[in-house]
Amino acid sequence: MICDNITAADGRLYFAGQDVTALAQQYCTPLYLMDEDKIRENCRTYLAAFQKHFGDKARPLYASKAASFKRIYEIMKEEGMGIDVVSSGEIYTALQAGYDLGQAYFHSNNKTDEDIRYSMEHGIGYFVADNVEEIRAIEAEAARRGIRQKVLLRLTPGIDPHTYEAIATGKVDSKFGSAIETGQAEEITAFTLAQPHVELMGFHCHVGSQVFAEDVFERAAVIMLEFVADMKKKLGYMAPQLDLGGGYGVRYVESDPHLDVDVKVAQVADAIKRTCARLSIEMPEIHMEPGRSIVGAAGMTLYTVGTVKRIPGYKNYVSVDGGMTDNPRYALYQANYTCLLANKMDEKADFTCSVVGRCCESGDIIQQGVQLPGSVGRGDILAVCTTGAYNYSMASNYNRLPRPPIVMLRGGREHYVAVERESFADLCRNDR
Ligand SMILES: Cc1ncc(COP(=O)(O)O)c(C=O)c1O
Ligand SMILES: N[C@@H](CCCC[NH3+])C(=O)O
Repeated sequence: MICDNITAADGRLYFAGQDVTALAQQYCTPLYLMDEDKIRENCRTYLAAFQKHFGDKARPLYASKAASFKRIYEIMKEEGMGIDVVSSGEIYTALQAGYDLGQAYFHSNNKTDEDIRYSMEHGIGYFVADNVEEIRAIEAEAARRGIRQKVLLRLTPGIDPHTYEAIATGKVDSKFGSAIETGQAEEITAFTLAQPHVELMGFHCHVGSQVFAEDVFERAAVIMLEFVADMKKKLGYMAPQLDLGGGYGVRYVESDPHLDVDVKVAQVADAIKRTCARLSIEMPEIHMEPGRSIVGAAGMTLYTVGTVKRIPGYKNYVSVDGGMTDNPRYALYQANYTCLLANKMDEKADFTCSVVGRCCESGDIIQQGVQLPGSVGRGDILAVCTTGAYNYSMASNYNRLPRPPIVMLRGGREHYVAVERESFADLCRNDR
C-alpha cells in the first residue's frame, strides 16, 4: 500500500486501523477521514529532525493552507509546531483553536489593509512580506499602533522545482516575492531596513509543492545564504532567520518515491552549515513550512459509487457522490491518486475506468485509468487515498453540494467529528 496506515483484511479496506466501509455507513458519504496519529507522528518527525540536525536554532511551521480547520490548529498547538497562515480566515480559525498567533507567520502575495489591521490586532508574530507596497502598509499600521512589527521578506531564488507548473513558485517569473536576480530583493531589503516601525527578521523563499527532485532545497538554501552574506557585506545587515518554505512531496501512487524527512532535513542542514562556513556567516535560525507532508497521507476520502457506465469501444465511467467540489486537484493539475474499492479488496482489480464526480462539468474527474474490480456497482464504497492536503481546504460548493465532514481517527478504534457535514441550510445561510 502507498502508506503504512492503509491495510486490507477479509476483503475490507482499513485506514488507521479502522474499517472504512463501516465508517462510511455510520457517517455517510462523501466523507473525509483524517488519521490524527499520523498527523502527530509527522509533526514529531519534523520536530525531531530539526532538533537533531539544526539544534535549537530551527523550527518547522505547519503550512495550514494544506488543511485548515479548528482541530488541526489545536493539534499543532499541542505538538509545539509553528504555523504559516495566508489569510484572516485562517488566522480567525487558529484563534478559535486557542493557537498563540505570536508563533504564526502571515504569508500571501496580497495582504489587504484589513488583513494587516486584523492580524496585528491579534498579535501576529511575523509577516512574510511579498513586496514594497506591503512593507509600506505594514509600516503605516505599525506606526499607528506605536509598535515595531517583525517581518520577513519573500524572495524568489530563481529555481525550477520540477513539479506541476501551477504549483511552482520559486521562479523569477512568479506572482510571489521579489527576485534576487533582478536586484528587486536587494531594493526591498534596503527599503525595509529604513522603516522605523518594521523589524526585518530575515528572508523567506518557497520553491514549489509536491517536490521530489534531488537537492532543490539545498540549492535554494545556498542561493538564499549567498544573498544573506551579500546583504551583510553591502548593507551591514545580518538576517536572524531564514525560512526555506514547504514543498516535500508525498506518495499518491506506487511510483512516487518515499521521502525520508529525517534524511532530507539532514541534507539541507549539511548544505546550510557548509555554505555558512564558506561565506563566513553565522547560521541564521532555519525554518521550513511543510504542509502536504504533514497531512497528505493522513487523509482518505470515501464515496459511494452510483452509476457505472460502459461505453463499448470507448471508456468506462464510475460515478461517485462527490467530485471536484471536495477534490479539485485532478481538474487543476491532473494530479495522481490511488483509488480502491473499500468493500471489495479481495477481488481482482482489472476493470479500467475513469472515476468521475457528480458535477455538471466534464472535467469533474477524480482520476483516469483507475483499475477497480469488474463487479463495481451502485452502493460500493470507493476510497481515494492521500487526500489530507489541499482537498478539504480547496473544496467548493459548486452545484450547491454541501462540503463533506471531517472525521478524525485515532488510537486504532476512536473516531470523532472534527468538522460537521454542511447542511442545505448552511448553503443558504448568507442568501437574502
Ligand atoms: C509559502 C508556502 N509555504 C509552504 C507551503 C506548503 O507547501 P507544501 O504543502 O508543499 O509543503 C506553500 C504551498 O505550496 C507555500 O506557498
Ligand atoms: N494547492 C496545491 C499546492 C500548492 C499550494 C500552496 N502554494 C496542490 O493542491 O497541490
